[in-house]
Amino acid sequence: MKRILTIAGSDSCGGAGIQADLKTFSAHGLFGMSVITAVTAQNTQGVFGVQDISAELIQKQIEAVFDDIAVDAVKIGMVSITDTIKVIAQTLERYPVRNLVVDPVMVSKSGYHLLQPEAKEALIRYLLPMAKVVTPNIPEAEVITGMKINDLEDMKSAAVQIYHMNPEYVLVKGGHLEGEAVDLLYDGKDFKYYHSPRIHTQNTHGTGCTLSSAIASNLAKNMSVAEAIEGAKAYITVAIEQSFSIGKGVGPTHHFYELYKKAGLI
Ligand SMILES: Nc1ncnc2c1ncn2[C@@H]1O[C@H](COP(=O)(O)OP(=O)(O)O)[C@@H](O)[C@H]1O
Ligand SMILES: Cc1ncc(COP(=O)(O)OP(=O)(O)O)c(N)n1
Repeated sequence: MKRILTIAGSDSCGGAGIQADLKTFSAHGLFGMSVITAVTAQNTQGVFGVQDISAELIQKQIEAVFDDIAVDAVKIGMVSITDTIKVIAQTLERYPVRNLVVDPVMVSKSGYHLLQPEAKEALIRYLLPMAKVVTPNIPEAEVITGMKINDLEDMKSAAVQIYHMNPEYVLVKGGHLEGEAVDLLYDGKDFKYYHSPRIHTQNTHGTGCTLSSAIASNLAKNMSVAEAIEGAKAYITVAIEQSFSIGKGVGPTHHFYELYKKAGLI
């Protein structure tokens, strides 16, 4: 069985972060592992507190996994502060990571800063050059590039700028624009578009975490980057279509819908 690691923050309500990542890995038939960078107190209405894990313990978690287990892909999510970013980069450098997806998580949909603004430079300097695929949403691409993004042409310019920060591929996600949900992939030469109809629901908590984990899952299965994103886009579209309300705010996507349906459970 393929093994996949998420390095990310914990979301107590289970819709985003480590919890969404592990559900996505399971739904793809992979063995999921986790290195926790921060613990958030979070629900469908907001984020109410964050405790960062020490750099020493993050390093030990990464070493514990890699010293024992062959890892087929890694996804990095919430990294919170500069020390966390540095220790992840320094520690991963000692291990061969073939398939690294970096989701540059910055601000939650509820407006909480999951990346301290002063840590942006470290994320750009240390993590982007290690990434096979980096997956900014529109607000993240705006912060990384310093430009305003209003349409697909702006997404293209942002993708080119981010590509020059040295990841292998850039996927700018279009979930925050209006109309069709269009994501744009750039490999330094060509642009490729991934379209889906916009689903009208408020339950989109954890969509970015889920998409990046699905991409990493497909890379672990030896798919090409273009195929991995195509599969992940199909996965997130069904997961959003089948999303549901569990609290008073923004509910989670549904990770096991296809599996439950096949098993006749729903
Ligand atoms: N309402 C929606 N309908 C269909 N797809 C969506 C919708 N919102 C987001 N997506 C898709 O979900 C994925 C995550 O995108 P996005 O919401 O932009 O990221 P994030 O969760 O990081 O803000 C992308 O593939 C995007 O196109
Ligand atoms: C612990 C944790 N990590 C990441 C996020 C952000 O997840 P995302 O998929 O971008 O979803 P929203 O916060 O935008 O709903 C998070 N909330 N918590």
